[in-house]
Amino acid sequence: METVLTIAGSDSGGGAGIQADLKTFQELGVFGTSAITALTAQNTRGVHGVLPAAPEFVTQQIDCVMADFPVKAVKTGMLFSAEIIQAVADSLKKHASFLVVDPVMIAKDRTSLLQQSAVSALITELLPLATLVTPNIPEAETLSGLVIETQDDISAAAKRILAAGAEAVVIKGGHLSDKQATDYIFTADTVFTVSTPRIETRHTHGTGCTFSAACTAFLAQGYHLRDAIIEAKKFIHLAISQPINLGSGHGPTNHFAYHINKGNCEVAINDIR
Ligand SMILES: Nc1ncnc2c1ncn2[C@@H]1O[C@H](COP(=O)(O)OP(=O)(O)OP(=O)(O)O)[C@@H](O)[C@H]1O
Ligand SMILES: Cc1ncc(CO)c(N)n1
Repeated sequence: METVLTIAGSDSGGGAGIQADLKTFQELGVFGTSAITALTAQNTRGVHGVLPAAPEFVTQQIDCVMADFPVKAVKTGMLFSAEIIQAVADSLKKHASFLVVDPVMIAKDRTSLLQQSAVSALITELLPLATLVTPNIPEAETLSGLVIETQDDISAAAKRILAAGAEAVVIKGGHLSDKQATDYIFTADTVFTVSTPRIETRHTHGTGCTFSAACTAFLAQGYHLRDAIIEAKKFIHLAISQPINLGSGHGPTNHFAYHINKGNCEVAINDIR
């Protein structure tokens, strides 16, 4: 069994963060380990408190896991501060594993999960180490410094993110209002999109965490990047389409759905380059 590591914040509500990552890893048959960057007091209605960990303690967690497990792939989520990002980058530089960076910035209730002063550290310290970066539209705007309104803007933003050193970027279309939920994937020499029908639902808490955790699990199991992204898209589509009816706010997705449906889900793929 392959080992993966998530470096992220804890969501007491269980739908996002470390909890979403570990549930996704378990469902996809990889052994999940974790380094917790911050505790959040959180439910489906919002984030009520944030308690960051000391950067040295984040380092200690990562180094302990790395010293004892052959970690194939690492995922980062909520990193909160420039100091924690620096600690994570310093530890990860010592290890050759796939790295999926989910550049978590704000929660659905708009609580900040990344300090404004940490954005440049994310770009200069972590993106150069990334196999894949998975921003939503507002995160892609912050990382690229561009306003995104058109498909050309998405391409221009992706170019800037790749120029920062990431091998590949998925700009997720969850925040757009098309009939399809379309994600745009860019590498140095390819561009393609993956789409599934957009579902009208309030159950979208932790969609980004779950999608990037699924990408991480598939990469660890030897899937090529393209196939890892397509399978992760199936995982998140099924998780959103068959929600567990819990919480009165943005409810959690269903991490069991992919397994129960044996990954049965149509993803439309459009090769652009
Ligand atoms: N209503 C929806 N129906 C179908 N797919 C969706 C829907 N909303 C999001 N998705 C898909 O879920 C994945 C995550 O995208 P999204 O843009 O929601 O991430 P996010 O904003 O980072 O999530 P979060 O910050 O809440 O964890 C993408 O593949 C996106 O296309
Ligand atoms: C801990 C944590 N990480 C990420 C997100 C974004 O979904 C969240 N709401 N909480």
